[in-house]
Amino acid sequence: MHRRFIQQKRFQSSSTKNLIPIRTSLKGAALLQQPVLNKGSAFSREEREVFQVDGHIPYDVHSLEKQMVRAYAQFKRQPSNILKHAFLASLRDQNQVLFYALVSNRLKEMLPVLYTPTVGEAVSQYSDLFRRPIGCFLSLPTAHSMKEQLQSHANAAFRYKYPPGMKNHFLDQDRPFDIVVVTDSEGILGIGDQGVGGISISTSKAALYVAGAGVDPNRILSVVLDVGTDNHALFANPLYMGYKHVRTRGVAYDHFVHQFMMNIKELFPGALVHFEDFGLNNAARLLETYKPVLPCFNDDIEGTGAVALAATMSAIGVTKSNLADQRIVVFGAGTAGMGIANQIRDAMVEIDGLTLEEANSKFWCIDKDGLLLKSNPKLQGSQHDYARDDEEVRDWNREIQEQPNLRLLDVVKAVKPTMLVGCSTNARAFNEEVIRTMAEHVERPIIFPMSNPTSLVEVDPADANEWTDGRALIATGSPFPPAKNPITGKDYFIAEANNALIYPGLGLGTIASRSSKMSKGMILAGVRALASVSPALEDPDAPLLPDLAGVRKVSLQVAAAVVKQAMEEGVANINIKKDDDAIIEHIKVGMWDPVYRPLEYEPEDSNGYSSK
Ligand SMILES: NC(=O)c1ccc[n+]([C@@H]2O[C@H](COP(=O)([O-])OP(=O)(O)OC[C@H]3O[C@@H](n4cnc5c(N)ncnc54)[C@H](O)[C@@H]3O)[C@@H](O)[C@H]2O)c1
Ligand SMILES: O=C(O)C[C@H](O)C(=O)O
Ligand SMILES: [Mg+2]
Repeated sequence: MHRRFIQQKRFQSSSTKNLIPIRTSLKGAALLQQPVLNKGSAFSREEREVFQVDGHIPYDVHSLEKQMVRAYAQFKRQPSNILKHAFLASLRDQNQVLFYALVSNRLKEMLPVLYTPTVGEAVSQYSDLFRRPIGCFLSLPTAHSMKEQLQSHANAAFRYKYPPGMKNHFLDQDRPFDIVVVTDSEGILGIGDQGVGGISISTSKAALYVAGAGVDPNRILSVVLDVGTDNHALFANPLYMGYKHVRTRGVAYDHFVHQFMMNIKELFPGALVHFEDFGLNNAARLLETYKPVLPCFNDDIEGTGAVALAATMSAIGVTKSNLADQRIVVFGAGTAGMGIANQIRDAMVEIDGLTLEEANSKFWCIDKDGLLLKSNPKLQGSQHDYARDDEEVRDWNREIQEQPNLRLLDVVKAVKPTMLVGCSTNARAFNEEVIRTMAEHVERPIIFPMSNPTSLVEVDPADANEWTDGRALIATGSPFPPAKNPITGKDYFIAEANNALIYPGLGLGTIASRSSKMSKGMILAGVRALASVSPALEDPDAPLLPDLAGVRKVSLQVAAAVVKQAMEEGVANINIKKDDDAIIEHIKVGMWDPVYRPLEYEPEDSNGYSSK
């Protein structure tokens, strides 16, 4: 009765989309082994009979809620975070809906296990903990069949088959995947080259597209490009599962990446390529090369820049200043550091009307060899924009000039920054003297120690809070507990400025608009949307960003802003009204929710579940 009513509907709304039945010819054990369709104990009596599940599972029928209670209890029994992570990976392999329902319902607790910081351990211990491969492993020695390998993933991907005339998805296009998350594992978090284990950063980022933005998990492909590794510990491990060869560089590397990108363009036209944790020498270069060729995005450059800009906008709301008023020291002038500088610099131009040169002059960037100076022959890429005139530092005091390089403390003393950003992987580099010196000259120091995982943070927020008498406005890359304000005794909640707060929404907006690219304007629109929901807007003692646990709500706002901007720029490829409600409804209809949909038997289905 209910089903007939649904079948009669030709248009689905966001509230009815999950009632649309899925058709399949799989039965019995084969159905239970398909993680997308498997409901385990939640198969109804009727489904058990129709699909011959009776006999394969115990008698009692359990709801998704009850299944979550059991799965959560099992999760809690795992003795360490890395084993909890492994448990979640297995659950994802068995029952996709239950996995995402559990994670989405307890995002606050699950995120640090599924994602940063535990994902760092999962990556580095990949070969030891391996059970079953998830994702796509493209290895250099088998490059000759790369296209067939990708095609084989497309063939194996689950495709919903709906009753005739029904379609619930803006993503229901001809191409098999909407998002491809790819790493070459050279710069995983702050832990460097991790070889084939990098697949776990791709699968983890993919899981956050789902749990954090409702992207359909079956339309994301997670990839590792295994070109060898320079990590000696991996070579020494007899269980290492990747290509045991020194990391391939130069022309052969470029050729392999190019082959990959061209295959994606051909096989999955219009899909968004999300670059993750590429090494310093390749990240910006590849982004620049492929931006004009297909929709692509570098999470460490653009995602990190975006979340840091949103946190900065929130902070200057508290300090009642402008972006253009800031003096910003960036410590660690690599992929993320330069991404952040570029994003804030471009916003100074766009929002405050500064010239590019004026905006560049607001930054002092420090890398391994000290402050970046124009005379430094090793400057690369964006570093040139921010390198300071050697003249400038000649006036700095004698004590400074006696040292070969200008270090962080020297720069902080001379520049009196309003804002200090860490992307250096240099744990505890923001020491007491640095922080206290900074705090002498500015009422509300803005301090973003963004290195991950937790052990690499440039300063523990509790210390930064204490050394500034609770005046610091802090955001970190990994999750931290609240810090006590030493004066008022109140808890100060630390904003987690992890790109995970924004990349899911940016990606969702890009695919929901079927956009031909992810433009600067679309990213800035997403940043503004995120900044507009900052708790610090209402209360200056509140965190600078919304809690990462609320990312799904944030993603909808970010995605809506991205879609609107894409429509304004003429890069969107959808036919809806450019009004906020229509855009939100359009996105919601396409969002995947972790709920069991009714199943219908489809006898003539050729390969069990695919409509392709
Ligand atoms: N919060 C986030 O969302 C986020 C996003 C991306 C990266 N990160 C973190 O930022 C860190 C850097 O990542 P990346 O991708 O930019 O790496 P990267 O290798 O591209 O850049 C690191 C830079 O720091 C420099 N550096 C190393 N030691 C230094 C020292 N002692 N003093 C000054 N500079 C030093 C390196 O020379 C390099 O230029 C990592 O820990 C990563 O996890 C955080
Ligand atoms: O993965 C993260 O937690 C954020 C970021 O992409 C990083 O590389 O550190
Ligand atoms: Mg990263």
